[in-house]
Amino acid sequence: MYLPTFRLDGKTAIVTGAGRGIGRAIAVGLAEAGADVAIMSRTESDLRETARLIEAAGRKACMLAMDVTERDQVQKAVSVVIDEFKEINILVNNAGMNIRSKALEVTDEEWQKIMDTNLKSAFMMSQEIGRTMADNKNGASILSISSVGGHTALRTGVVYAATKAAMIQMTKVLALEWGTFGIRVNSLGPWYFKTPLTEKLLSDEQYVNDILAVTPLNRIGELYEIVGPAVFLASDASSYITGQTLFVDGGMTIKGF
Ligand SMILES: NC(=O)C1=CN([C@@H]2O[C@H](COP(=O)(O)OP(=O)(O)OC[C@H]3O[C@@H](n4cnc5c(N)ncnc54)[C@H](O)[C@@H]3O)[C@@H](O)[C@H]2O)C=CC1
Ligand SMILES: C[C@H](O)[C@@H]1OC(=O)[C@H](O)[C@@H]1O
Repeated sequence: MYLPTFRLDGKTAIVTGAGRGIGRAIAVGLAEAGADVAIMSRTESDLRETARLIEAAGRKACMLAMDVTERDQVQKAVSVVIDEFKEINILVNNAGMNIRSKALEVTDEEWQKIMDTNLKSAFMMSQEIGRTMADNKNGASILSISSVGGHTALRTGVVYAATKAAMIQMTKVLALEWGTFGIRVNSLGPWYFKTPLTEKLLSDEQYVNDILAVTPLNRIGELYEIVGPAVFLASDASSYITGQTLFVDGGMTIKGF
């Protein structure tokens, strides 16, 4: 048989920022592929809806309202998930935010908040869960949600771009270090998808026209279109892929003239 499995039956996953947007879509998609899913975000009411969708897919949900920028909360949350699920096979570092200031106007507080939310949280989650994955040697997969903004210059903020570029490089170094434990580390680099993070921008017709002008597929992505690549990189269908960033971008990063 040549076709590897895209299924996640018997697997367990953690998704950060799963209260809405891309995180919710990926969390539910992992459940539809067979995984039990622990979901972390700040807003309990958002998490309850994601948990409902996971359970509607026939899988277990473990909800953790917390702040992924705080090490003690990350450690506590990971311990709760391991008590509940016994082991963790998949980690999706999705939580992120942006403050779209011009470089000359960025404040120290803005710098720290974006760095902590987008980059530090992903590293802390990877450290705390990587420890258990290394012990279990269970063919684990870590997936970070970067951005095309980590690869090509966007007008949406230098600090955000720096965090996403750092995520791409962190993916490579963790893949190098943790391959010996059988842990695969990859990232996804989305272009625009309509979520609460981008809703306001995508309601501006001129802005959308500017996006389409650099997007060969000439449309904004639909949330289900990020789920397939996420399940692929989480599953054994990508068992010989590590250290890579897969841009889910309608062709934006290859746009030339
Ligand atoms: N929507 C888009 O077009 C794109 C999004 N991305 C990335 O995808 C990821 C998800 O983005 P969206 O779903 O659009 O964002 P969103 O703003 O709709 O959702 C972000 C989620 O992260 C959670 N979160 C934020 N800070 C947190 C913290 N300190 N602790 C716990 N949870 C926290 C929020 O509560 C929310 O549930 C982000 O990393 C973003 O940078 C990348 C490229 C494009
Ligand atoms: C594509 C980017 O990751 C996305 O675009 C935005 O405006 C958001 O703030 C992100 O930077």
